[in-house]
Amino acid sequence: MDTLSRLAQTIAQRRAADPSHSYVASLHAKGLPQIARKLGEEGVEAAIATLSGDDGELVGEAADILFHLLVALDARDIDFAEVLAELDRREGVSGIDEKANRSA
Ligand SMILES: N=c1c2ncn([C@@H]3O[C@H](COP(=O)(O)OP(=O)(O)OP(=O)(O)O)[C@@H](O)[C@H]3O)c2ncn1[C@@H]1O[C@H](COP(=O)(O)O)[C@@H](O)[C@H]1O
Repeated sequence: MDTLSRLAQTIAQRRAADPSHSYVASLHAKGLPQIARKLGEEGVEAAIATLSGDDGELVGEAADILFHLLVALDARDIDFAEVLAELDRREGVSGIDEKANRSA
């Protein structure tokens, strides 16, 4: 199993843990709006690091956003495998064709 799929499993398991011992559980205890807020924050930080950060900073921000995205998917009961399947589906479709399909 790849790293992200393993992390998604860990996140699902930690959801019910004690919030004082688990960051994932502490996010859940604060609720979906806080999970969405953290995801947005990490997205902005990753965008800033893309423009002005060094390589190490962008790597760290990329890890943060992937982690918080997995927490958000789990909070909405969306299996990470569904996202991978969507990416697989898009793999054979040209980006331009895909864009035209979406706006049709
Ligand atoms: N990959 C991560 C991971 N990446 C980032 N973070 C946490 O995400 C937070 C990042 O938020 P910020 O940088 O904004 O820091 P902060 O100010 O402390 O955060 P807030 O108080 O604002 O929420 C930090 O507290 C990091 O520790 C993570 N916490 C956990 N994991 C993984 O999730 C697993 C389960 O974690 P627990 O739920 O803690 O057991 C762990 O084994 C890890 O593999």
